[in-house]
Amino acid sequence: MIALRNLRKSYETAEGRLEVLRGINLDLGAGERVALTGESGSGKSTLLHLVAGLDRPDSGEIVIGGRDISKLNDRDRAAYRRTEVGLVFQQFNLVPSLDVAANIAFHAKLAGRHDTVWENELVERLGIGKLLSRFPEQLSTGQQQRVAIGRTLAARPGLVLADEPTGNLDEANGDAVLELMLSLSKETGSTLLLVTHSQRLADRLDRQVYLRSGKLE
Ligand SMILES: Nc1ncnc2c1ncn2[C@@H]1O[C@H](COP(=O)(O)OP(=O)(O)OP(=O)(O)O)[C@@H](O)[C@H]1O
Repeated sequence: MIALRNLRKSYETAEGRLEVLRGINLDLGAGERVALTGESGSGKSTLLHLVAGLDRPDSGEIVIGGRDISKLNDRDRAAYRRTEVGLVFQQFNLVPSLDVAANIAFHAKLAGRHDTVWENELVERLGIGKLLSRFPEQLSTGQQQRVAIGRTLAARPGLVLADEPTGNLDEANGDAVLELMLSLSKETGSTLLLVTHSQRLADRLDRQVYLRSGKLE
């Protein structure tokens, strides 16, 4: 379903050209859940941003659903981001002016998949039913994380990209939230690529890949 082929990405920095990704190859089957690990600064977020269509590679292919999304024009890339991919990043990017209920429905509406039954179930399973009329600034970090996960899964994206989704939580809460995310994404059949520093969390997924010196091991 997803094929990354010889992806390369470098940045211009004050010290010169920094080659972060030096030929990434990866296949993800539909519904597969893969952990992406690697040292700090190894390029995990860079790779996720490319697959999310937030940035373009220098070269290589990102084939998703039969098309290379790195070659799409701006309009088609926006449509890809709106309808096919869901992001759960450390900065939760909840919409500050919308309450929790509206945040949960936001991407699902954009994707044309607003489904109140599914949204209600997510809310219940994530334990955020009492928070629906609160605004993001009135929530704890863990609560915001749950809302962010709910908002992403509400849209039933084919692909979920998660960057340290439980990085701001203590171990017990992080485990609980991750567990929920895994079972909910399984129910939606979403393919999952999850960046984590935690070997313990990585062990819970179907497969692990390790990013070192710009390549996957
Ligand atoms: N926009 C940018 N311009 C220049 N250098 C960048 C840019 N974004 C990232 N980098 C550099 O690219 C390298 C990879 O960064 P990236 O954030 O992808 O790593 P990471 O593996 O996600 O790190 P962490 O685990 O610490 O979040 C780092 O050396 C970083 O400083």
